[in-house]
Amino acid sequence: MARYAQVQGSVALITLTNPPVNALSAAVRLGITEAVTRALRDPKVKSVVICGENGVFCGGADIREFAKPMTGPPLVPMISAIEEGDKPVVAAIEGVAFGGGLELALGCHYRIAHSKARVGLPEVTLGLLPAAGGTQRLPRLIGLAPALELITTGRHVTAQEALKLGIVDKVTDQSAQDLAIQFAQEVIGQPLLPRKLSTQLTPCPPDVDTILDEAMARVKQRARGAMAPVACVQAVRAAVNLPYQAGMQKEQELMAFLFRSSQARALQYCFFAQRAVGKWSLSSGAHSGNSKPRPVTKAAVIGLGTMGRGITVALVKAGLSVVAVETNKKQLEMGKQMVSAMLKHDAQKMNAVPRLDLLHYTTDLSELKNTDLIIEAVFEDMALKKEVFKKLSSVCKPDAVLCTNTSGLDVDELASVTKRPELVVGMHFFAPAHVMKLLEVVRGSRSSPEVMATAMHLGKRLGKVSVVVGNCSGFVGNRMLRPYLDQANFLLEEGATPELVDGALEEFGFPMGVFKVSDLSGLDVGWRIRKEAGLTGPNVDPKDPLRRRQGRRYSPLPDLVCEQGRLGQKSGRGWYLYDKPGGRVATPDPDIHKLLEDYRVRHGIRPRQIGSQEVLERCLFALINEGFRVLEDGMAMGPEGIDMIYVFGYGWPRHRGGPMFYAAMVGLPRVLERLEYYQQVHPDVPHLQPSSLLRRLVVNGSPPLDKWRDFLQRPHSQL
Ligand SMILES: CCCCCCCCCCCCC[C@H](O)CC(=O)SCCNC(=O)CCNC(=O)[C@H](O)C(C)(C)COP(=O)(O)OP(=O)(O)OC[C@H]1O[C@@H](n2cnc3c(N)ncnc32)[C@H](O)[C@@H]1OP(=O)(O)O
Ligand SMILES: NC(=O)c1ccc[n+]([C@@H]2O[C@H](COP(=O)([O-])OP(=O)(O)OC[C@H]3O[C@@H](n4cnc5c(N)ncnc54)[C@H](O)[C@@H]3O)[C@@H](O)[C@H]2O)c1
Repeated sequence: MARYAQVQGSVALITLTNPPVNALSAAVRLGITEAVTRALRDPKVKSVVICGENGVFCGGADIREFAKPMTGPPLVPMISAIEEGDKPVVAAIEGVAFGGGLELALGCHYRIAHSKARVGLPEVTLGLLPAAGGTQRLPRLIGLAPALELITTGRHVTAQEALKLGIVDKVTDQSAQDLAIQFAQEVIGQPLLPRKLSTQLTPCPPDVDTILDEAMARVKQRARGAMAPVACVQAVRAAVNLPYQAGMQKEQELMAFLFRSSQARALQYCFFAQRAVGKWSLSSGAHSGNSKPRPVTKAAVIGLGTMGRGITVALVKAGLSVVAVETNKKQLEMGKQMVSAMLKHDAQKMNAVPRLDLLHYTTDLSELKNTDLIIEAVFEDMALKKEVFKKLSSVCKPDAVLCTNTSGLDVDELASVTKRPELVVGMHFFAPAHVMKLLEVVRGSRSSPEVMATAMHLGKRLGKVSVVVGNCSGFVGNRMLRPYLDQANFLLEEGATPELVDGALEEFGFPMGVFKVSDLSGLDVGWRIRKEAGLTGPNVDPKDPLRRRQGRRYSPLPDLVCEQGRLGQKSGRGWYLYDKPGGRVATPDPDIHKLLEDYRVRHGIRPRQIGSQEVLERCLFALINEGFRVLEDGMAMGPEGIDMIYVFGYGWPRHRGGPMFYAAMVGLPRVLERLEYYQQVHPDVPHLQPSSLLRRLVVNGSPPLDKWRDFLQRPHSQL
């Protein structure tokens, strides 16, 4: 796992050989330890170069090993042996030096990077800290403030920035390995002590305590309950206040605590789940490995509203040329101005030129003749969408892929009006579409493997985490959201306030509670949907009592709020009060409290004390229960897909792994028991009825997530 060679007479070249990212597995650590010992012992060797095979230095410790008992030589003494040796060691960094990979390089006496290389300490994103000396050596090398920033955020830096910060000594456009070998010969005989970071002091400005205290306050505020960033600050503080060995001791103690935590497990699960969802498969046997995407160079977007604009920006930023279509000149001009402004703003931030030249605007659908892929983003209205799809089917070239950004309408119904249902697929973006990382790729019953591959591949080009889902109402994300929203409304009826419910959810780690999010999105969106579904407004069945619809409990509270003209942030009033229309700071509103009190009196509801635990159990377990139903119905490939949808699309705290992972951590028997309890208390709420999959999993001893598929009663996937 590490190759040894002697080059240029006196240089030992040690190459890490563990594809694809040369992770520091037990075998690699053993290989490095043996190779370094050999080089230090061999009198013919005067200096050493460490590099990685296939243009990658090292992606860090082998994350898969964290779940297993530790074997092989530990990293810390391995790196110390390199630093303590009496021969200069040069790290030749190509590709990436991340985590333990950068820590290995920091143990070397010099670092040379290729201009395209990136370095960083992303351990915090895995719920850990750089525990092979990273928290002690990096501050000593580059100073307190920059080290704090890199370690607490996990941000990667380019070779150029690394050079500026002093992380690397040289950057080259040629082979980093060749330059390192030449450099290793040049430095023979030069004093090594100043290059041994463990012997140095951390350069500190006079206001060191303020910097550390501010960093701690900042990470606590941003972390939303995540522990690793806090531990990172504590470890870096030790690099300032303690001698190196004592600092290392502190680093190990903090790591031991994090290493065993459920947060680290959740974050490492997310790392692999994010990669797993890219490897999609369909029940037909088609999968990402055997389905070729169609080439897409020219795309079109129909409708330049909230979503269409963001989608257009995302496509242009990925280098595609885009035809943008609106109904009339006025709408078109408005859309154009917004898209141009968004692209300019973005380019300014990146110090780049906005690619406005890639755009063409029109109101004429016949101009789509040469586009490879079209994304429809018109109003959420089936009749209108069908009309658009019918036209697209006749004007676009026969092999053009037709996508819809519907939030939940039937993709098959849309496909049925075209002459190419196999080329129709859902691409469900999330607002703002150029920012949000999630894309649900909705498989219609006739969507071909090729079209799925095309949509998934396009998602990747746009930098999205794309998840294949089935064609059911609301798809996966919005379908699971309904029980969650219902429970939040029921809690208000029973005695809670919006701020109580939101407070519990924010304490759990959501960036915003459900009522704040609703205010942000606009309460009229849901109101319109409920009217169309006959849950409120003129289409309600007159036989239905006010708090019952279509055979189940219904809360008219959100409708009452809308009827008062309280549409959320845009009207300055919603579930909260804002300082002005469009204001963003939510304050609790006595009028809403009064509305809730009057409502309870009118309906004879005696309010009760509701605690955070009940809020979390009712909102989250109802959502999770629907997740089990999604799996049972074959609408998602597995729990990983559901979890990535919630982490990347709905603000589920990543350190809790997503709803299905969270359920497993809480314990499936506990989730089942609480659902059963709430179902007894609220028999008129069908979504509290525990799913049969959940029951089956519990009966079978609550197997781990990756075994859940084995317990599906109907193993036929809808995908
Ligand atoms: C009980 C008490 C014990 C107490 C103490 C225990 C102490 C333990 C001591 C440990 C010392 C700590 C050392 C160190 O500080 C810790 C670390 O280094 S953690 C790892 C840090 N590194 C990362 O986070 C990098 C992760 N990887 C990436 O960012 C990217 O993969 C990449 C390297 C930039 C490459 O990106 P891409 O080219 O896009 O490729 P993919 O991402 O698709 O990856 C390809 C393939 O490789 C797998 N993989 C990537 N990195 C790792 C890794 N570090 N370990 C294992 N596997 C890795 C990835 O999953 C893909 O495989 P697939 O999932 O598709 O099968
Ligand atoms: N807003 C969201 O958060 C969100 C999120 C995901 C998906 N969606 C879905 O995206 C779609 C668009 O939603 P939105 O919020 O952007 O709507 P929007 O009302 O902001 O914009 C719709 C745009 O479509 C244009 N349009 C209507 N008919 C057209 C036609 N025949 N040809 C060309 N343009 C036409 C309108 O002029 C308008 O500019 C809907 O299906 C919606 O459900 C919305």
